[in-house]
Amino acid sequence: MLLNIRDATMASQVIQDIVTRHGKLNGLVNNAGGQFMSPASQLTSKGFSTVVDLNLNGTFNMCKAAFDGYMGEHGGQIVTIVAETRNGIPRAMHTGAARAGIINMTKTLAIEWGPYNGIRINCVAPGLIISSGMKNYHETMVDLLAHSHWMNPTSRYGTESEVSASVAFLLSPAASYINGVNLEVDGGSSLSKGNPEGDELKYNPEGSRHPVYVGWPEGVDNVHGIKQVDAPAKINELLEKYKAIGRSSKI
Ligand SMILES: CCC/C=C/C(=O)SCCNC(=O)CCNC(=O)[C@H](O)C(C)(C)COP(=O)([O-])OP(=O)([O-])OC[C@H]1O[C@@H](n2cnc3c(N)ncnc32)[C@H](O)[C@@H]1OP(=O)([O-])[O-]
Ligand SMILES: NC(=O)C1=CN([C@@H]2O[C@H](COP(=O)(O)OP(=O)(O)OC[C@H]3O[C@@H](n4cnc5c(N)ncnc54)[C@H](OP(=O)(O)O)[C@@H]3O)[C@@H](O)[C@H]2O)C=CC1
Repeated sequence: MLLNIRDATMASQVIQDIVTRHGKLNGLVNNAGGQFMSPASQLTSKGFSTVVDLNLNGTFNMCKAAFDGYMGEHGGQIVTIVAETRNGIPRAMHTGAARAGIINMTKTLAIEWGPYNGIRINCVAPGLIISSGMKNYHETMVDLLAHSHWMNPTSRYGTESEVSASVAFLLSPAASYINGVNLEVDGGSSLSKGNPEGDELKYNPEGSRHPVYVGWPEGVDNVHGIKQVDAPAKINELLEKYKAIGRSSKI
């Protein structure tokens, strides 16, 4: 099915098609989104609107279509992928504003839609993730990302599996009393301040000590099941490095 989430009519049509084909719609994951990088001083009104339209309006279109097409009557779970925005997003103010809008929209919808047969709606906010998204970046940006990956309290980036696992949890009955939250999946980067120095306060350029999870959907018995990601080679090299931590971890 072809879907442009910016188009409300198309969003409704896709939801209707799913309900017709499967007879139900248990969950909705709003993962589509993105932006281009630009300092705010160089951002045009059209560029700002484009990114807000994709992320904020697009997410609204999908939530509303799911509500009207099935969940308003039958309930269901919604999870939206946003981005870690705690301290703004320099060079991506448009997406930061849109994602913050989604987080607040989610809180309101949790209150308004909770009573409708048990709708739950939450957000997952990834920090920097080794993902297919990184192939959208310019080579110089990829180089920078590959060199600075340790500047995080866990001294590494996250994986698609680690984000997916959070989404699966929020969709599941195990999260049945969690409604309207924004779950940050960022290794603690949103809490950190610059590049801290000194005992107990230093990032670790030599490498992470946090075993990585890249097993989805194979699960815990095969935590290194995913061979590589649809991302530039330098980014996949990081993934290999992270897998080795798990194998050699002294912790
Ligand atoms: C950041 C936190 C970490 C997050 C990581 C990830 O998300 S990883 C995932 C990463 N994955 C993704 O991000 C994937 C999703 N991204 C996308 O689909 C697209 O990049 C888009 C939605 C941002 C724009 O798509 P579109 O086809 O709708 O737009 P269009 O091409 O027709 O342009 C419309 C207007 O936008 C402006 N403008 C556009 N580009 C630039 C620029 N480089 N420079 C400056 N301005 C730019 C310009 O004003 C243009 O109008 P003009 O001047 O041409 O008349
Ligand atoms: N990777 C990271 O570090 C981070 C990612 N995120 C967010 O996570 C989500 C997944 O990103 P990621 O996998 O990394 O990157 P990708 O660029 O690989 O994924 C973005 C997806 O959005 C889809 N999409 C874009 N515009 C539309 C549209 N108008 N209608 C329908 N689908 C659309 C794309 O579809 P198509 O391929 O067909 O164009 C693509 O599948 C995004 O919302 C991203 O912003 C947030 C924080 C960090």
